[in-house]
Order: sequence, then structure tokens, then C-alpha cells
Amino acid sequence: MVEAITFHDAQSTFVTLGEIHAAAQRTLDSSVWDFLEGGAGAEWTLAANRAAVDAWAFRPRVLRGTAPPDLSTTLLGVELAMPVLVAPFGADRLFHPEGHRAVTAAVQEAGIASIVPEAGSFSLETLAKEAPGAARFFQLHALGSDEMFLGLAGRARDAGYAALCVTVDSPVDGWRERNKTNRFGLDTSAMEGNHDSAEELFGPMLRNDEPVWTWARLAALARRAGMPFLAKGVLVGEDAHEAVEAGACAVYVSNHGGRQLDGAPATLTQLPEIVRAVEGRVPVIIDGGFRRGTDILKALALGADAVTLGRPIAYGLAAGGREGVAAVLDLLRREMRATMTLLGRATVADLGPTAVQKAER
Ligand SMILES: Cc1cc2nc3c(=O)[nH]c(=O)nc-3n(C[C@H](O)[C@H](O)[C@H](O)COP(=O)(O)O)c2cc1C
Ligand SMILES: CC(C)CC(=O)C(=O)O
Repeated sequence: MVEAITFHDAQSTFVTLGEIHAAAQRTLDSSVWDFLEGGAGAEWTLAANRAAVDAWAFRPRVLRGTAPPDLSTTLLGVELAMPVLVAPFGADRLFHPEGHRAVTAAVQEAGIASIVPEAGSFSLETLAKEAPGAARFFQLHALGSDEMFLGLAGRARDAGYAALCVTVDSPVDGWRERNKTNRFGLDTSAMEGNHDSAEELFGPMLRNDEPVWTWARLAALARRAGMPFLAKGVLVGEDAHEAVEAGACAVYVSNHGGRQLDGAPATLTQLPEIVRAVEGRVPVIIDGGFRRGTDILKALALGADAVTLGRPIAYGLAAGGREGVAAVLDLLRREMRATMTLLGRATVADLGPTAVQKAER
């Protein structure tokens, strides 16, 4: 007798990413859920990110005799078991008491890397010490005083981070109506892992009373800090060009998951323009609305070197701490692996513009 073939994953309580999303929502208070899930304004950009992914279909090749798929890649000298990074998300202890300690532990196990946030619950040193393989990039804002930036950059350098990830799309907090409706008060202790007080960082952002930084200022500070930097939050070719000219080691296409400028275009829509402007001089990474393995492979086909994920990782964290994040990463990896075979592509380098076409509906 043939025994049953099971299609579920015996390694985890969760067998789909949808289940993890639902479990996260069940776990969190509704106002924390809204803070996590929501975007700015009418949430047009939030929805546009998803629609842009769905606007592409694959062009699969069959009977190509390719080797079993290999998802591994190298980004800025960091080896990744798959072309995925964890996007920086602050206030992590709101989702789980272990916050980024749980995230970096799972990320290290999965053989990829995290972008550790400035506004997180645990210090950059703690995370680098506990999970040196995962804590490879440190995010900080192009905001506040030069001394604050140099202080954090120096700490990241001393703790062994490979590069800074500088967020350039948040000189002021986005107009987030779910938080306003909920009278949501963010517990600042969830954001003080790297600062004596959250006011240091959020004061200028909330007051909106300081001159906005320039590329020249960022370039000069990064040089003084002796650290390479990725520019996070680039959406148009002109800024991609400016970022490379300012010395960025990578351009990170992002609209902050639709949380900052509502009406900003979808990231996947902008990707080809940015790839053209960068002309292969530095890697291009992207985030915004990527929710499953097939989504990630579409971005790679359109020219991204890696895809970063924000909310999906936070869902895993809320649903099950370290194990929840591990389940998200494992599901993504296995779905991508199966999809690569269905596409007739053996390595991520084989994914190019011929792997996708505009979807007809
Ligand atoms: C709860 C939350 C907190 C975030 N905090 C930060 C932050 O401190 N710094 C930053 O650069 N981006 C932050 N982001 C934006 C993410 O880095 C990323 O750009 C975004 O989540 C990507 O979209 P996705 O959630 O659809 O994957 C945050 C996002 C979320 C959901
Ligand atoms: C730490 C948070 C206030 C950051 C956040 O919500 C964001 O950057 O989108």
C-alpha cells in the first residue's frame, strides 16, 4: 500500500505564511497590530506595493535539465544562504519580549543577515555579541546631530558591523492615521536599546524643525566614521545617482513599507529605473510588500540583488518568537527553491528580465 504523502511541514506549527500572519494578529493588541500593519495617509502606497508585485507574471522554462536550485549569494562581502535580508524595524519588544534577540538568532541559523535598527529594544553590541553572523548591518537615520551619528557609527564599526544602512526617507514621521485614531502611545522603552532616551532620535523627527540633511553631509560623516553605507529609501533614478556619487556602497529601494510618504510609487515599479541609474556600480536591494517566495524571485528577475522583508519577520516574531521567525524564513526558502525549479532556473544569477513579463488579467 502506498502511504499518504503529506504536504504539510512537520518542522513547525505553521505550515503557511498566511497562518503566521493570522497568529500574529491574534497575539497582538489591536493598536499594536495597527502600528505594525498600517501605512501613512490613505495607505495608497501600502496597497501599491502589493499591486506592483501582482502586476508581474513568470516566464517559466521547462525541460531545461538544470541542477537542483542554489539560492545562495554574496552581498557586500556577506554570504547569504538566500538573497533575503531582514529589514530594520524598531520598537521590536512590542511584538515579543525577546524582540531582535529572537530575530537575529533565527536569522543566524538561516544563514542570512539582519539590518539591526537604531530604534530597537536591544543594543547593537548585544545583538552583535549574541549573533555575530546575523548582525552585519546597522541602520541609523540621516537625522539629528553629527555627534549622534558619529557616535552610533563608531559603535557599529567597533562591534564588527560590515556597513551602515542610512535611512534617508524619514526626516519627519509619516502621517499615520491608524495610530492617531487609536491614540496610540508608543512605549519609548522599546526603542532605547541604542539611545539614552528616545527623545534624542524622535525629538527632531516629531518637531520637524531642523534643516533636512544633504547627501554631502551624509557622505562627509560616513567618511569620518570610516564605514561604508547603504542608502535606504531611494525611489527615483536621480537620487540613486546622487547616492552612488555620495559614495553609497548599495542603493536600497524603499518607501518604508508605505509608512512615510503616502502617494510615493510602489518600489517594484521603480526598480528598473533605479537599476538603470546605478549602471551596475553598486548592488541594489529592495523592500515593500514582498510576502512570499514568488514575490522575492520577481524582484530578483527585475534586477534586485537581494530583497528585504519587514512586516513578515515581525509577524513571525509576534506569532512565535525565535521559532516564529525561523518558520517564516524556512517557508520562504522552501517556496523559493520549488519555484526556481518550476522556472527552470538553477541559480539566482540565472534570474533576469526574461524570467518575467507584465501580467494580463
Ligand atoms: C513596525 C515597523 C517598524 C519600522 N521601523 C523602522 C526603523 O526604525 N527604521 C527604518 O529605516 N525602517 C523601519 N521600518 C521600515 C522597514 O525597514 C521596511 O522598509 C518596511 O517594513 C518594508 O516593507 P514590508 O513591511 O512590506 O516588508 C519599520 C517598519 C515596520 C513595519
Ligand atoms: C521605531 C518606530 C517608531 C519606527 C517606525 O514605525 C518606522 O520607521 O516605520
